[in-house]
Amino acid sequence: MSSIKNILPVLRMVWDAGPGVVGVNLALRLTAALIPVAVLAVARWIVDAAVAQAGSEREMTRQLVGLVALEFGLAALGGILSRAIQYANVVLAEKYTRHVSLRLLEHASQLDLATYEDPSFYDRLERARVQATDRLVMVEAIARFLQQGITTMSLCIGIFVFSPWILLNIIVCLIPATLAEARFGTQLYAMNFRHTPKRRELEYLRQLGASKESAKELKLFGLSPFLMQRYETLSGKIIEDVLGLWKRAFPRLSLLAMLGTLGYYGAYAFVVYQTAHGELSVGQLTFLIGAIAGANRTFQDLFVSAVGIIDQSLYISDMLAFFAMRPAIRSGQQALQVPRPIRQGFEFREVSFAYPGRTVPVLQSTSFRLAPGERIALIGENGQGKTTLIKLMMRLYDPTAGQILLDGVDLREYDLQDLWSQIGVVFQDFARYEMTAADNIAVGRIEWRTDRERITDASRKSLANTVIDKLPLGYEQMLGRRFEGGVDLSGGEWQKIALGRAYMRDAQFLVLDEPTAALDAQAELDVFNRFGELTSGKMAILISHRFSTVRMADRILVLRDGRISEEGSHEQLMARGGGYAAMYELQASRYR
Ligand SMILES: Nc1ncnc2c1ncn2[C@@H]1O[C@H](COP(=O)(O)OP(=O)(O)OP(=O)(O)O)[C@@H](O)[C@H]1O
Repeated sequence: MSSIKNILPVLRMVWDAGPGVVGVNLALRLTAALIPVAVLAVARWIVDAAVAQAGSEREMTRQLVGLVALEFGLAALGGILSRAIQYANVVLAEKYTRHVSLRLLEHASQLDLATYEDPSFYDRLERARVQATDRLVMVEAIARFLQQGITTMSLCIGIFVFSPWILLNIIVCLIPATLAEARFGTQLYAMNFRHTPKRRELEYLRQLGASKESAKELKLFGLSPFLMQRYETLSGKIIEDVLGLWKRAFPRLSLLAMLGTLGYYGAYAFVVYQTAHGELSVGQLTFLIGAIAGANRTFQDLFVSAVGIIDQSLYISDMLAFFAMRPAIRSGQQALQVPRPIRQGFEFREVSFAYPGRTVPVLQSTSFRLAPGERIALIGENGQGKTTLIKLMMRLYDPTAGQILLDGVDLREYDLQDLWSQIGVVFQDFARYEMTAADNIAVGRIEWRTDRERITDASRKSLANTVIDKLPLGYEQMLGRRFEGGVDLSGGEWQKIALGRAYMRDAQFLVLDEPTAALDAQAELDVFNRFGELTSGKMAILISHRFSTVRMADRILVLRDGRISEEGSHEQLMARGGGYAAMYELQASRYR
């Protein structure tokens, strides 16, 4: 029941999604709620009037004709109202889905990168996403509850006027079934909650089994049967759980539902008995039978809706929990703007870092400086922490110990958005946007999306123009295979496009993580011949395993066991004859 408190924030969200349509929906439902009792009341008058006239040879009185017409009018209005409610629901569902999805996207974008690496985050996100796309189940349940509540109330008043005992009898017989339904709803929720990781894995297997990225390997390695078997086992467990729960609950729920029906027929027999003894008119009998049947049904519906609301509010708690998540990495109260130009550059002061949930540090008391205009190459074996180091410089993570300074001020003091706006980056695992070629470059500085001159300029600098000029639709060509008319590119071609984004950014600090790994030898040379000019006056860090690339840097840092083990220009490091020289020799010897 404690989850009931979730209803208010959700109603707030629904209201924000479309106040107008919510108002219309409510007005329609309130009117529709009173139709059943009105229909029964008119039916009672009709029957009594018809019975009074029965046997006489007279024409139907005008009053009777009027009553029948009124009944017809009410029934017709009921039909129109229920259609209108459906229509209002569709509009509200669309608006609500859009509103929540946009909030979801906005909120997800503000969360820490570390959050994305936590599997429980994905479980929560998955549940929140289901809420966003489940289209208003909860809100519909509340609206229905209100409508049913008013209908039930009006019918109950009708019954109460004739006999409070009949009403009591119906209510008492329905309570056990209701409580049992509520308990069942909670058990169902708990089970679905437990299933989220499994369902996420099923979704992953479904995608893996039928995606462009994995199709080649699946065919060649003959992996489909393996994936299918895994899917079958996993979903088998879910089916088993679901069936087990239903099987256990079925006898209890059916028995208690029968008790409810018994209450209804007890009341039914009582009014028939009273009419037979002349204590009720035929019209009153008609009204009461209709009202008892109606109240019995709406009572049950009412409780089902109430259980639905409680049930949904449990699910909603996941969405609210997602929205309540706050990023740890954010701008301070009086955040500073990054100096333009940066005068002293970056300084790592005894920086240590371990990923959240890991005990082994990736960096340990690392110190170095990067001066304005300087280009540093970062090298080291796989997993030594090169990418981690640049993620710290971009404040995608904060150090576990030590400080990173920019112009002598801790990075945490700067406004995050402003800091990021000054960094141009090509990640090792850069994104391939299934959008046009122009947009793929423009994402580097999306505010300049319509500035074709800047886009072409950035693609010239990164050699992306050599790719784009060959595309049938040039800059307007849709890239990737997901959408109609899309053209896929080779790994190196995508890399040139990603490099274009970094130049589009026009930032003070450039970070290139394996920027030429997929480029052919000529393209790599061309890119780096330009790199010198394009980064002049800017700070740049580049990570590479290719020594041909690394040599171009002003200074080279060798990362080893979480520390900078060597530092200097190519010539200095070669002369030292340490680890760098050994690695260089190893690579060079393969070409001789
Ligand atoms: N998000 C993460 N969560 C936990 N551990 C991580 C994460 N990213 C990287 N690591 C670990 O941190 C270490 C350093 O990773 P990093 O990617 O910085 O290495 P790298 O030097 O860039 O390697 P490579 O040359 O293979 O790109 C590795 O042991 C890796 O397993």
